[in-house]
Amino acid sequence: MSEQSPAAALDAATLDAADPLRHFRSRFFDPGAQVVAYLDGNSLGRPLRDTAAYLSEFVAGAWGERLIRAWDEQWMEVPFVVGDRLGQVCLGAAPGQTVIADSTSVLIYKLLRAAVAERPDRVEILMARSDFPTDRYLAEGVAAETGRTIRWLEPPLDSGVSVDLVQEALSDRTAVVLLSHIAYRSGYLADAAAITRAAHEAGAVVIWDLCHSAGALPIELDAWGVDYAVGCTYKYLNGGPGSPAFAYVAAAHQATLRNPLTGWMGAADPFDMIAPFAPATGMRRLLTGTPPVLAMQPLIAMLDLVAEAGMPAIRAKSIALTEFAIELTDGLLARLGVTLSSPRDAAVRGSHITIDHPDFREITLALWDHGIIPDFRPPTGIRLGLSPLSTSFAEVEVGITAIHDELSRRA
Ligand SMILES: Cc1ncc(COP(=O)(O)O)c(C=O)c1O
Ligand SMILES: Nc1c(O)cccc1C(=O)C[C@H](N)C(=O)O
Repeated sequence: MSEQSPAAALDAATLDAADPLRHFRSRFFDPGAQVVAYLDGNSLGRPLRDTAAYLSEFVAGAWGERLIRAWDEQWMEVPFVVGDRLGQVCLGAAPGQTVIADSTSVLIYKLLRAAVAERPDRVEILMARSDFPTDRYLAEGVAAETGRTIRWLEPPLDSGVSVDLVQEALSDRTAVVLLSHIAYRSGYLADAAAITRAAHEAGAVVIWDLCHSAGALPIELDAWGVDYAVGCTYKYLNGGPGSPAFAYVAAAHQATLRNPLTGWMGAADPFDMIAPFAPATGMRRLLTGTPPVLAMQPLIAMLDLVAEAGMPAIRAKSIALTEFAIELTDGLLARLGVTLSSPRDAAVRGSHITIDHPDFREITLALWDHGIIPDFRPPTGIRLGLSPLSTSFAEVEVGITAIHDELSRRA
């Protein structure tokens, strides 16, 4: 560190040495000197070291040798087999309720249309102004298509959607509540169980966006009574750029689920090809076109790693990493005008923090030039995404020290 600080009491080397998950870091691809500190695992997770071999086995084996026969032999089931595994390892979802498909954006559209259709007499979709843009844009589109309106919650920048905020806005007009479990900017962790309960008491259907929580902390969709959920697999699940998303539909909703994008892969018998469209039973009816089986392969290997580490240990490391980042921010950056825009209470915080300063747009570019990689989120935020299985405490220290040095140089 370039300067002594109160945070120096927590030494990165000591924390790394005591980290029970430290050996998992060697299971990830080593980018060499190109990357000094990777602090953006919540935008794009790192590849596993074995991913290249795994993909080449797939090319030589199932694809290369079995060719079209592999669809019948195994691929038709892959979205559901991998979905069930994800449900078991990360989501607290019993089998038969999770599928891997499409992108998060497309699945939000499908589930929002399906959920709105369940409440034909209700006119409002409840969501937060601070939600990720794709969620907002899609909800605005669905509202326009279906004659609904959006009721916007306005949580503070450094926080998120509390149970009270939701409860005040719920009414007999609310059709659907669509919220992020962890807010993409502040990292606020919503109380999904309590909000789901409150929404149900008001007669509304709930959809959770789990993009920033899947693989970062334990989730209990069945126990929380969630109706629908979606999320991506390229962040803490390290599925790779553009890896397909997942959707959860509670068993109770499946028989009546109406997929607005009816394609042949969601039909009862895709290879009938003559009968008019009739939806498949179960999660298959959420499919539209050919499942992206190739793009699911890295996720399969990562789920084994997550299962080996265990979600409780992953959450414990995540909390330790964000605590450390906040201590360093307080010790090194606060006096340079940096503010914390994330919760201080670990119980309501996910696996990233956002810090703000007017110079952060330019500083992020300078950091990237030096192999220190957080991301920038407007208007003035640097977001530090700390991926428990691949991020070290040393990386956090190097990153925050570099921000300190850049700010000091400019002061
Ligand atoms: C909360 C949230 N929802 C949705 C998305 C986007 O989903 P996709 O671009 O994979 O459709 C992201 C990140 O990109 C996100 O952070
Ligand atoms: N999906 C992304 C992409 O295709 C390019 C760059 C970043 C992303 C992200 O995932 C952004 C991320 N969801 C966020 O929370 O800001």
